[in-house]
Amino acid sequence: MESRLEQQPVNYKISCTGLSKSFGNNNNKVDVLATMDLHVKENEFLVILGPGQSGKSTLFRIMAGMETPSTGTVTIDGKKVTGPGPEIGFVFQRYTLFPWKTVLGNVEMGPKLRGLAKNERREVAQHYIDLVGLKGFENHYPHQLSGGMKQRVSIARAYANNPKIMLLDEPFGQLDAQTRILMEQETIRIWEAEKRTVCFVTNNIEEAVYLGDRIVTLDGKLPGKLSHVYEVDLPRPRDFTDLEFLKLRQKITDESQLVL
Ligand SMILES: Nc1ncnc2c1ncn2[C@@H]1O[C@H](COP(=O)(O)OP(=O)(O)OP(=O)(O)O)[C@@H](O)[C@H]1O
Repeated sequence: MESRLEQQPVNYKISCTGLSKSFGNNNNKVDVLATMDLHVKENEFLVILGPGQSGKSTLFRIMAGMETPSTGTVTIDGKKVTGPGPEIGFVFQRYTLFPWKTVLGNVEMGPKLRGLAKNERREVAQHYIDLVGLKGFENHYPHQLSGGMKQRVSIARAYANNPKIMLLDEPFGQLDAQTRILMEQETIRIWEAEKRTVCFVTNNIEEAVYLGDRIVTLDGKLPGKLSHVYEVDLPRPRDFTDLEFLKLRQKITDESQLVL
């Protein structure tokens, strides 16, 4: 049987090479991603910043093997991605919890599907429930939780599958400003406790500067084209009012003015 992952030279955790995506046919073709090269290092926190409709989610779906690129390839650990797999944990903007399952039931779903024994999967689920700060809420149902708490469950659920890579697609877009800041702080705390390669999509410049080791911006005018790359050399925890933080935020704002 053909392997879902084909061996490629190993350099980066994730490598997107010559990636492009168009939908539709010749009469009605929509170019969503222009030819793109993007490489992500192991344990890096990469932020992809771009306006609505710039192809961010499409890029993520291709990285996760949920969508086939029109041209180019994605490799993980040097192996070509040809379909979805356990290497990747996904957290979406919309809450995707099972409403009929408790917090514990949602988080232990992945380990259960992987065939872990009951006591083992309980242990794994409890570890991540504790990590995201939901100790005591194990038996609550999604409708009993706030938006921020639901996204914590989504993050715990993704981590419980032990993926090497976490893709977070505007996970805090639906939260109020204060909860969002709290969740950004939590995201960094969790990432520092359990290092993973993280790719995080947002349209919020402040959020990008707070979170990223590196920020790549997508051009809003040309479909899905990488515009700028910023190495964020600010110590953590970052301070939204720090002068260097504000300078970088302004620089990205200025350079994105034409495209955001
Ligand atoms: N399956 C599809 N068929 C046709 N067009 C699609 C499909 N998926 C996405 N698109 C189009 O691709 C473009 C980019 O969508 P995408 O969701 O990737 O952008 P985005 O940057 O994540 O947007 P947002 O921030 O608004 O979620 C949109 O114009 C969208 O309509």
